[in-house]
Amino acid sequence: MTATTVSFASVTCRFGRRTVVDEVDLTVAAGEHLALTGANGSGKTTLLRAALGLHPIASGVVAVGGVPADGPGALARRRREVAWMPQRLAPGRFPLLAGELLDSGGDPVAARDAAGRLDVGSLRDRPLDTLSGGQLQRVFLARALGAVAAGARVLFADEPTAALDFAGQEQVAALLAALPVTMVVISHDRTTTRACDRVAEMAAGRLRLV
Ligand SMILES: Nc1ncnc2c1ncn2[C@@H]1O[C@H](COP(=O)(O)OP(=O)(O)OP(=O)(O)O)[C@@H](O)[C@H]1O
Repeated sequence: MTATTVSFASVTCRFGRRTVVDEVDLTVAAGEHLALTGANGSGKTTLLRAALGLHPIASGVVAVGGVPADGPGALARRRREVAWMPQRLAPGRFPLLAGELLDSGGDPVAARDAAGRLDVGSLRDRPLDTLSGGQLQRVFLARALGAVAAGARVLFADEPTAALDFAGQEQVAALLAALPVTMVVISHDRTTTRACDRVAEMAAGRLRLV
């Protein structure tokens, strides 16, 4: 597995007529770990969701390895190439068991192994909506690690430590820091941001490097 670049060129996203991501330009080098910080509601999640085809891009382009995702086949490839650790369950989602989610992420054996290391291996038969916030984050992370084991060269993680206890924050920050992928991690947690190579901050849809 070799890491790859991710570039955002003049990316703008809207909810209705409201612009929530405003002409964002950003290049993340191959293997770089970038922390994305900024106020609540400043557009961080929308930016990453747009890169995965989960939110429409009004204008601009996101390229992975120099390749834009312009069509359904390219988007499917993008989702194999970029592991995604969301912040929470999508509302109204079909009620999955933790084990079903783990098995859906790429390499199920690696995901199960990661779930064991993250202390959620015994929760496979539990519906996801019965897990605590921290248990759910650990399951999402284990699934993302399964995707990395299956060949994803990029990881986007949305506040991966927000619901974790202190020991969990350190464990997950160390685990993320050791991953040989290109990473964008949305985080307000200093243990996680300090372990990154670079920090970028969003404010009202705009991005600046800090
Ligand atoms: N489904 C939605 N419908 C309408 N507006 C939305 C929706 N989801 C998000 N927004 C709005 O879009 C803007 C950007 O939200 P986004 O979730 O990208 O911010 P964020 O920086 O990730 O915030 P946080 O740090 O609180 O997670 C916010 O003003 C938010 O209220």
